[in-house]
Amino acid sequence: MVHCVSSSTPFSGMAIRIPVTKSVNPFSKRLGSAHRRCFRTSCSYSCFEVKDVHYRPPGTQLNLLRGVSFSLPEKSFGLIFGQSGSGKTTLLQLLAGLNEPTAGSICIQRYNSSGDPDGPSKPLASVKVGIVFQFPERYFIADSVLDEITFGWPRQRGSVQLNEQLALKLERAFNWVGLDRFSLGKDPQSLSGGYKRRLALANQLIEVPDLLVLDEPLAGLDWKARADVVKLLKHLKREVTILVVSHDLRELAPLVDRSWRMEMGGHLREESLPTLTLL
Ligand SMILES: Nc1ncnc2c1ncn2[C@@H]1O[C@H](COP(=O)(O)OP(=O)(O)OP(=O)(O)O)[C@@H](O)[C@H]1O
Repeated sequence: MVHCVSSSTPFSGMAIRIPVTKSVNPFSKRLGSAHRRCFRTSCSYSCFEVKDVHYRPPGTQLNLLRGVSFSLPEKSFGLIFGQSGSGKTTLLQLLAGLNEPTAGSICIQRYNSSGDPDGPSKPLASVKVGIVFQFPERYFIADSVLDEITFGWPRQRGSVQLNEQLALKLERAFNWVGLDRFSLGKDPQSLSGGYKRRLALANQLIEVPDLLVLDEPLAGLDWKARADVVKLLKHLKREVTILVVSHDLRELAPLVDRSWRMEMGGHLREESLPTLTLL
């Protein structure tokens, strides 16, 4: 197994002081915060848009996704739910660029203050999508939080300016996920379940994604860690657009701006969360 080497990291031993910022979301819950802000102040905004996406794995005749279309305004929280095997993870993999749609498009569209498209849409670049899979802590490979987060960063000494930029990105990501008070030398496996998830999220936030995709972010956590992650996601949606696939509708419901049901056979339709007592 490849192991992350810490001693050559230009950030080893670096003390990072991270200010904690707090803000309150004053608006109603149906639309994303950026969308709501724009509604009040008449500014332009971006929308992540999936149009008529189909997917058939190479070498098969199986259509796993059929005409999936939906949109999510920036800094909103979208939730996809539905039966096991309906195609939710398959869709997330397409959004993250791990597979190519057989047909259809995945793009970002900018809208002007009147709500009209502001120029042509742009394809969503996979490098601008952060994805956290189920049980991300199973894939931790380093002995320290710093090594885990800087795995894959340039090993050679870069310019002071580049190192400062990377340190600032690290600082911002740790601030966002509330890891700012943790020692960077701590073993990731010694963190609590909720903080392991925070670390996995921080990894995807170093470069701020246009879209952050999370597959079952609460799976396998105890009640306290689940509450911890929900609180974190509530904070994070002020910073990034988040799309979640989950069966944990009750806990995530307060965060949700838009929701869709994936039906067996890969059809997606917009639907409010079902009656929570039945979940
Ligand atoms: N490469 C593939 N070739 C053939 N079938 C596949 C392939 N990938 C996934 N499938 C099938 O596609 C269906 C959808 O799988 P997917 O994992 O997307 O469902 P899901 O809704 O995420 O389920 P769960 O909630 O259990 O995670 C499943 O029946 C799965 O077996």
